[in-house]
Amino acid sequence: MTTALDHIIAYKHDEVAALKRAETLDSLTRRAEAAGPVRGFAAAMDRIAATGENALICELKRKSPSAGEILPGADPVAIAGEYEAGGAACLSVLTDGPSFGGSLADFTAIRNAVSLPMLRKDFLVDPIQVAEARAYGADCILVILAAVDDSLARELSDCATGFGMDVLVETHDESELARALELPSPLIGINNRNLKRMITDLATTERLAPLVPGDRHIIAESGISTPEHVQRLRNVGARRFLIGESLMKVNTGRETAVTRLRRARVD
Ligand SMILES: O=C(O)c1ccccc1NCC(=O)[C@H](O)[C@H](O)COP(=O)(O)O
Repeated sequence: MTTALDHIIAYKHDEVAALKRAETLDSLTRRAEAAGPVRGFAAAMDRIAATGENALICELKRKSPSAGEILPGADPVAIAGEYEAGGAACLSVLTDGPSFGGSLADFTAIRNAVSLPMLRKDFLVDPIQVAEARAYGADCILVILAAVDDSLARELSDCATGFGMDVLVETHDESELARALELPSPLIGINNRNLKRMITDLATTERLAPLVPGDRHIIAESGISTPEHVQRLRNVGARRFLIGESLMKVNTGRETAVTRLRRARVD
């Protein structure tokens, strides 16, 4: 069975081939090294988590394979401003075009408008995409273990940390979690979205969270929309949350919605 992820990874290799025809790794590395200082993605979450509140990575995505069009005609810069005003720790900006409607142009426009640290959310299959991410000012990249083998995961991770970026390592099950713990990043994403069945289930984080050692940080990802969801995941130790679709779909009061999720707590 071909999943949405399989489809995305297939065209990412085509995108990388096109990028390599247009740019060399050396030239992108020079641009990456000349980009401004990183904004400190993990550190921004640590500061909020230390207060007892929830560190939110609020996501900008126009559409997705599971949801289709999320907010037609969305103004991602205005939404990013609302996320920042509501107290988000960081932003995640989809830069994949075909499946998520994103772009590096969106990324740049948002980066110029807000001061939050930013994750370039894309499907990375080659270090040249990491250099490209930093050249556009990214502070963090995503390494999706369902999409790469251990050797490529290590290469992407080393390349990112070499540029001073943080690395969010994304897992979906026990075997990916075991692989994630072989990498140095403290940021362990647990994605509640089952990419085969295209459903989200917070029980994924509940099942995997106890397996994450105390020196790593759980980032609960996908399917989170209410303070009750956040409270449920706090019960298994999560203090960092990646939230996209539900916040994109808020019609009025997005800033307040972010603040409510940031403050949700049971303990
Ligand atoms: O969202 C999808 O349909 C999707 C399909 C294939 C690969 C990845 C996909 N989503 C990426 C994400 O992990 C989410 O954008 C992120 O965790 C936020 O999730 P949500 O709050 O449910 O929008």
